Amino acid sequence: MTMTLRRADAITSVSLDDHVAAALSLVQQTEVCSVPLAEATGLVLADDLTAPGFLPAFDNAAMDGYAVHHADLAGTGGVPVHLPLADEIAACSTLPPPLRRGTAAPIMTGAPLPQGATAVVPIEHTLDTTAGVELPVVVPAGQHVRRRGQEHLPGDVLLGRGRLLRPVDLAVLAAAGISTAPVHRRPRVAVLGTGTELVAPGERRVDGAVHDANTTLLATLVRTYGADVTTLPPTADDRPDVLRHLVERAAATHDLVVTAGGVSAGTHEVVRLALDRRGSHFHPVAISPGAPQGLGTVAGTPLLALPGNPSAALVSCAMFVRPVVLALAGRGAAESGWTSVTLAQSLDRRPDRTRILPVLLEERGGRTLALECGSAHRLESFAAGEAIVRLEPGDHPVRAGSRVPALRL
Ligand SMILES: Nc1nc2c(c(=O)[nH]1)N[C@H]1C(S)=C(S)[C@@H](COP(=O)(O)OP(=O)(O)OC[C@H]3O[C@@H](n4cnc5c(N)ncnc54)[C@H](O)[C@@H]3O)O[C@H]1N2
Ligand code: MOO
Repeated sequence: MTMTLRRADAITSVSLDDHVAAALSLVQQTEVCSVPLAEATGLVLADDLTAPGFLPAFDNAAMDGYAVHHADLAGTGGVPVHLPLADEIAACSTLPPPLRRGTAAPIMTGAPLPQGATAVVPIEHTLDTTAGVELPVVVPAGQHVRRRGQEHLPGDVLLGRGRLLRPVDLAVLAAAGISTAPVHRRPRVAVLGTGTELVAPGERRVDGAVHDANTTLLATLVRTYGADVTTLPPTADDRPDVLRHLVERAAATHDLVVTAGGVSAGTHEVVRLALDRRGSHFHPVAISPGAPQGLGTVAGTPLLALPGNPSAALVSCAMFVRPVVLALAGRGAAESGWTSVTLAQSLDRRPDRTRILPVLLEERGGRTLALECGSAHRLESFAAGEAIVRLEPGDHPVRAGSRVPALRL
């Protein structure tokens, strides 16, 4: 008996989450290196960093004014006190002489508090007199004094391993006297478009040709994930040999190679022809848009082969390239960037695949509402929106008011 099988029946698609897991299984975090603070924003700390000393390193004035012993101002029956002046203390790198009881030392913000002083009186609460300075009657001990070690003590953990370094974190390290940070090296990603029809933006387009949107799209998007990106010139559809050579060369010097186009079911699928069953495999993933995908390694370097339709390339980049780049950089799953939003309208699902849709976000009544903003097969819909939402496979629409995962683009 002869059995006919429609080709589509022979190809089982992989779930979105399984494809992400397979991609992540190829990843090893980049090695640890020490970088100057100025270059560490957006990198992940590879070790706990502890304070080498006290901060502040010495007691100092929190206000411009007068350093006093608080007890010298008390017990005058409500009459303001007049004290003679001691030498002025400015912020400098030497310690001032001790304060003699019964005197007030003019002091500047940040200057070391002289030994024997217990408080600082702000200048605007004082009056100059011929004999010195008139001071208020009651000043609590410790007023406007920043105590040694009140921010941190030697050995305190300043920042924990795994932290994504932000400018404020780097300032914390600088304030503690630390000049470099041990981080996972910024991942290096090579991006390569494909298609004989492609011409560069700015170049004259002849009939049948298409301006290359994916190289710009993928390079700029992947940079926002914190990677250094190299773009390679698009490869023609009839040159799998050239593509293989380019990908192998890129794999030797990058942590990830991303291609776009040439993965579906035609006869000129250059990426597929060059790489299928040479460390990579190609299959549909249960996602729309972005179903045709390839995945594997080239000389040990992970490769993600995305579909060529620009909206499918965009969705694939957000769903697959992004987690891989974050994992390479040592960033934990907790920082996935996905949040939950409320649907402002009912949205149809697909029974067999996850739908990814561009949406507008609107803050209303303490909730973030998601509003559909056009077809997911048009790049411009994503430009009109601010985020994508993920609708799991199902037979019935997801109702208005339901919460769904969203990722800002
Ligand atoms: N028989 C089937 N055909 C197709 C299937 C399928 O399952 N069976 N899947 C469709 C889906 S879904 C997509 S997405 C595309 C993906 O195809 P490829 O990855 O092979 O991409 P290409 O054929 O190279 O290009 C598709 C489309 O995108 C344009 N393109 C490609 N690169 C760029 C670029 N850099 N800038 C702008 N536009 C680009 C290209 O000109 C084509 O129009 O396959 C479907 N077909
Ligand atoms: O992935 Mo493709 O769904 O046609 O754009």
